[in-house]
Amino acid sequence: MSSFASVLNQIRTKSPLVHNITNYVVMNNTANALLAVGASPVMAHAIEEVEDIVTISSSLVINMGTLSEKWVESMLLAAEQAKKTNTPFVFDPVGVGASAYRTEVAQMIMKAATPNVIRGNASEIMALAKLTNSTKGVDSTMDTQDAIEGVTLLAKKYNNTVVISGETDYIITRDIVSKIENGNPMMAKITGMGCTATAIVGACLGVEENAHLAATAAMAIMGVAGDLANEKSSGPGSFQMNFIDCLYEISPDVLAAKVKTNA
Ligand SMILES: Nc1ncnc2c1ncn2[C@@H]1O[C@H](COP(=O)(O)OP(=O)(O)OP(=O)(O)O)[C@@H](O)[C@H]1O
Ligand SMILES: Cc1ncsc1CCO
Ligand SMILES: [Mg+2]
Repeated sequence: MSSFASVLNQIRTKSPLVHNITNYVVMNNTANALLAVGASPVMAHAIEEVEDIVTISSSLVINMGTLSEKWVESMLLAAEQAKKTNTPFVFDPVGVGASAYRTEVAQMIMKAATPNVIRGNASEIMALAKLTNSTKGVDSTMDTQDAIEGVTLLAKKYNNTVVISGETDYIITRDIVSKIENGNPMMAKITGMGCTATAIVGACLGVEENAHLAATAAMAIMGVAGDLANEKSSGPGSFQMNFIDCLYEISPDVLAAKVKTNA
């Protein structure tokens, strides 16, 4: 079995508990996507319980889409607990660079615990790499290719894996640059596909210790499910529904056969 297929197979057999502290916009979609792919989602952000939930989870997802002071406290506590319990942690720096607050919070979170994986669009990842201030809102305004050089430095600085999503997804660890070329523009017409990608990275990290492989498998699952959903859909509404069905239906063999990658 190919390595991506094996990661998907393990999600289905182990059903990892994925702890999400995510935004109000995507909470429901993200939980449904995780269930569809075979993982077990839990959305928990109360300061009173985040440490307990991290402790029983296979992975932690922190997404800073809709920040507020209390949630930031919970995010920091959760990240610190993940470090203590060695729980793999993926960070989605939504809109970082768009406001001073987002930039400050992203830095605080990454200081509390180094994320095993950071996933964002090119503008966000570039903002994080402090190479640009071009992030506007939460959508990508920069060509992905421009970001790769700075991102290699970012991944080396944190000694982790950084994913730039877009038309081509780039998964970068040290000097390894893996690419996933599946997916389609419809995926950017639905809110939260990036957040879903990050949550699927969380599911993969819950069953696969190699963060580069986990992140690459996650982007492959997203891209192939996106291709299959696009064939059945006539617009963003039906795409959103079909995407969940395709995450549920995709088999490890179909994933291995349809993925377009250099990995
Ligand atoms: N033009 C495209 N072609 C192929 N795949 C795409 C395209 N645009 C986005 N995707 C896919 O959509 C998913 C989300 O990536 P995107 O870069 O749009 O995230 P994002 O900007 O963080 O989204 P959001 O903030 O709305 O959640 C990824 O799996 C990516 O591969
Ligand atoms: C639209 C939007 N605004 C804050 S979070 C979010 C979901 C996509 O990141
Ligand atoms: Mg995003």
